[in-house]
Amino acid sequence: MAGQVENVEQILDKYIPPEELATVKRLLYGKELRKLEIPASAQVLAKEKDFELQGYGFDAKLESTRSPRVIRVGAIQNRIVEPTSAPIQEQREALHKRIGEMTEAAALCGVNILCFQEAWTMPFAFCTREKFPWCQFAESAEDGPTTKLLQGMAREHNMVIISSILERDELHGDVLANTAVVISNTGTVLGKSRKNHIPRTADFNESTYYMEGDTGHRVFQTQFGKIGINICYGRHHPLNWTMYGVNGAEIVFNPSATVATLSESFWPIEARCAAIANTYFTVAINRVGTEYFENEFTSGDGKPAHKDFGHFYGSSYVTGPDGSRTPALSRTRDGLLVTEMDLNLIRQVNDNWNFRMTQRLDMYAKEFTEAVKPDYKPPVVKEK
Ligand SMILES: NC(=O)NCCC(=O)O
Repeated sequence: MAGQVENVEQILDKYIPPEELATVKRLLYGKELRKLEIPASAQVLAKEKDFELQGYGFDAKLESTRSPRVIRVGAIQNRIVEPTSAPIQEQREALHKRIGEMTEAAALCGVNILCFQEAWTMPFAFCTREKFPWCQFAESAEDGPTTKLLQGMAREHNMVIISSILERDELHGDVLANTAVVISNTGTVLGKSRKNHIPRTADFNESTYYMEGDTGHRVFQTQFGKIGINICYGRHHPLNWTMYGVNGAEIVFNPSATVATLSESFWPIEARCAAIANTYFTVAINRVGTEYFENEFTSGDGKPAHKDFGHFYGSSYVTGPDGSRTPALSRTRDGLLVTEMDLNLIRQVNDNWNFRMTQRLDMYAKEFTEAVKPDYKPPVVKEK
């Protein structure tokens, strides 16, 4: 069964002969990353609260004219705590508690920017297409209970927090959106970024609940670097990644919720390719576990009615602008991945590869302007 494989790296470690392992890993994952020393207090907490804790470092060369810009980023993946039949408040509060514990560990590890998985305050109930009770999980991005809770944590730990929630925008027609709220380390809400691309595939019936986002490709200038948030399905759209780079993002987070049968072979490729193509760091985070719902649902794909979404496979990982990546977190367990990164690596890779200089945005802009016109004729050259 797919859910029984913990992660690919463990299998490599087990079966590749030791004398070939380093080369195999270099070919698959790029330059070997430094293992981060995790404080004993964080390790104890992770063991006690039963979550995986891993840490890696991306180093850059020492420059003569700039100081190193070393920061720590945390990525948290988790399963839901209560069954989906529990009262909404109880489900949310249990998740608040769980994330509180894991955030504590992130703080002990000196994390400066922390990101959770997509719609972390709830089960990924959009498969059901039921409006009730799930819409009740929606809350204000500016002053909902989750944002208020995280503002306190952000201040306490001097940490920027990226919180992906189901938003209810009371000021604008009470509509729902799939939104990442960025909370500054001062505790203020820096802003929000909505999901640009909404899936219409498999059981991802999200378009029943909310529309494509209207916030474009905002980049948030934080004390620890410039960040963008490309929510889940947006990772399949290379231009979506590109625009965060064009706007100056140094780290792009990809909070996700996706299942093994649909996307697992894409997962290690997409965020990693984006880091290479756009010369920035990417942080891909996926939830874990299997979530069951009371009523059966179908999605018009010929599959018999069912009550679960399938296995959310975790496997969160981070990639550097040079294409080197961390091993993945577990496919089945809650986990916190801590990465130390010197942001100076971005310019160093950019100077070396010149992808920004050679990307020909002007040519694409002209061609896209033509391609979206109703009378556009693609320049296909045929033999006469
Ligand atoms: N949450 C979400 O957008 N999932 C869609 C499936 C995928 O992109 O793998």
